[in-house]
Amino acid sequence: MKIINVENLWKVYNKRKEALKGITFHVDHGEVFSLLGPNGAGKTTTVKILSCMIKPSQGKVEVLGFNVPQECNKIREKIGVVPQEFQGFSDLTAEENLRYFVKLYNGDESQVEELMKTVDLLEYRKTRYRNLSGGYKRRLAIACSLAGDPKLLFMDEPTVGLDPRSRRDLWDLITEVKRRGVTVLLTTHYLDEAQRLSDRVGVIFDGKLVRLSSPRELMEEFRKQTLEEAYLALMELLGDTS
Ligand SMILES: Nc1ncnc2c1ncn2[C@@H]1O[C@H](COP(=O)(O)OP(=O)(O)OP(=O)(O)O)[C@@H](O)[C@H]1O
Repeated sequence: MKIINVENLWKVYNKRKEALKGITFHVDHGEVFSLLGPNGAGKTTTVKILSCMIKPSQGKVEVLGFNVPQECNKIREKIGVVPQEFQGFSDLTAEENLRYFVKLYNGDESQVEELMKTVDLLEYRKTRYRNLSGGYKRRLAIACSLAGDPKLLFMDEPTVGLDPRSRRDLWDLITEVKRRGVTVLLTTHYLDEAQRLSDRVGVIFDGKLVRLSSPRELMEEFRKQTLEEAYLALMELLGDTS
């Protein structure tokens, strides 16, 4: 089943800036799908449209079988978003922050405990948000995004600024989320992360989707051992020197 279906999507900001120039792709149920591409390529714009934060200029966009933007109310109930700039309430504890989100989605109290367990935060449940480490703040953001049992999770550069150990712990957590049947759409600049986690990747360059394949296929195309090397070879082919 297609969880996301995008056909010929355009986004023009302020009637001038063409951020997306007709992209087409879909994401299947249960996939981890990563959007890759250099700064300014159009990844965040795509995610913002799919998560109903901004409207498409042209093209067909369906999320969980509903139309964007006409049926965004239904979509918002069923998706979770982990923004890069997640801000918890600094004086509330980890648990209190999570309870706030669970209540927002009319979930029952048992979900608080269960989600704390899922993201391995039980030990820090009584710690105030402002005293949590970066890695644990990110875990809390993921727990909050899972309130309401979303079918689809958007994660914008989930491991930025984290130390190597915390990054790997978050990879395990993302794998666990996938195991529970949640479809995940990631944006990331970390190619090792994309290689490890993604079933498929879409590479956006200058508002166009230039590759859509599994990490393995992209590595084979450029005869490289890692996705990072394959990606860099692709950028070179496209004339990107940044
Ligand atoms: N609100 C806006 N108004 C005008 N132009 C915008 C707006 N938001 C984004 N853009 C432009 O659209 C293009 C795509 O931006 P977008 O943020 O989607 O890229 P990105 O691939 O997510 O980049 P990054 O990796 O740096 O986050 C860029 O040229 C950006 O400057």
